[in-house]
Amino acid sequence: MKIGFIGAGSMGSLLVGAFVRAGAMRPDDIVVSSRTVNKLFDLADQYPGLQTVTTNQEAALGADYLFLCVKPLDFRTVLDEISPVLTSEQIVISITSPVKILSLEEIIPCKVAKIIPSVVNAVGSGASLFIWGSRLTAEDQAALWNLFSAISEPILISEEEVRVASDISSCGPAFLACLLEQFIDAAVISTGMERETATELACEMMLGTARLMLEQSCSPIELQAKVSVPGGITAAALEVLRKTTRGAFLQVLRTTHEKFAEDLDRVDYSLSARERT
Ligand SMILES: NC(=O)C1=CN([C@@H]2O[C@H](COP(=O)(O)OP(=O)(O)OC[C@H]3O[C@@H](n4cnc5c(N)ncnc54)[C@H](O)[C@@H]3O)[C@@H](O)[C@H]2O)C=CC1
Ligand SMILES: O=C(O)[C@@H]1CCC=N1
Repeated sequence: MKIGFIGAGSMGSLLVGAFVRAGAMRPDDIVVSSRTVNKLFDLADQYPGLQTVTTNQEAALGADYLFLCVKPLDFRTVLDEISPVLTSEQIVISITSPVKILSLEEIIPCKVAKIIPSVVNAVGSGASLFIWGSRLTAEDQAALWNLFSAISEPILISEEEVRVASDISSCGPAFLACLLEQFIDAAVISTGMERETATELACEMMLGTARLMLEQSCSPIELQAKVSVPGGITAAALEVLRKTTRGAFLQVLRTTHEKFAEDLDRVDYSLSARERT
């Protein structure tokens, strides 16, 4: 088994680490290339047996699975480099939303899957979003599903849903961390509580909130009702929170969707046949 990774940035390194720690991949099977060489050294140090290579072709050649963990506008360079060594039996996994499956299937002869991870997969948590390419067999799909089950909850989505699904699953940790940062800052500034204590309380609270919602099928509305004693403190504070945050996530999603539309155009252009000749 050979598993290639191209791009050892945040997500490439995170996926390697998560799969190895979960026992889903053996370092001896992994070959990584990346433009940033320091990150390759880090991976080689952390996972003895893992092979680092200096060209993307070496990572791609003969790989059973090949993970493309570069940014959308770097795809063209990478695909141009690796196309000559790719074959129809290989499975290429793209982890980025604006590169369409169809574009990849037009450019490379491989089987293709788009699988969008999340930083929280680093601790074996969160979802991974699956979009199947047309060439994958049922066995290929089962193997990929099984692989990602070791580090996440795989969820099948349509390509049309990829933006909003990634907004929640992949951007969401940053959005919630931003809100938590404000919550913690407020506690520290207004009461003098130790930041470390406030942070620990906030993390335990967030973990418990998610577990309660998942394990007891508790909706966000039900959860708010559970905590809000009629006429009590939470109900009064929730009024303030609702007023001050009303429409915030509509604006957040408008921003991600507008940026995504621009990215799609730029990526389509960079990958188009006219551009490639
Ligand atoms: N950061 C996140 O939470 C998530 C990121 N993604 C997607 O993952 C992709 C990578 O994101 P990050 O890892 O955060 O970015 P990053 O900037 O940390 O990593 C990208 C890596 O690609 C390497 N690279 C660039 N051009 C290359 C080339 N021609 N050949 C070989 N290596 C090359 C860079 O050296 C860098 O190490 C993006 O497309 C992003 O949309 C998907 C889900 C979540
Ligand atoms: O910020 C980004 O573009 C990527 C996509 C999903 C999470 N991070």
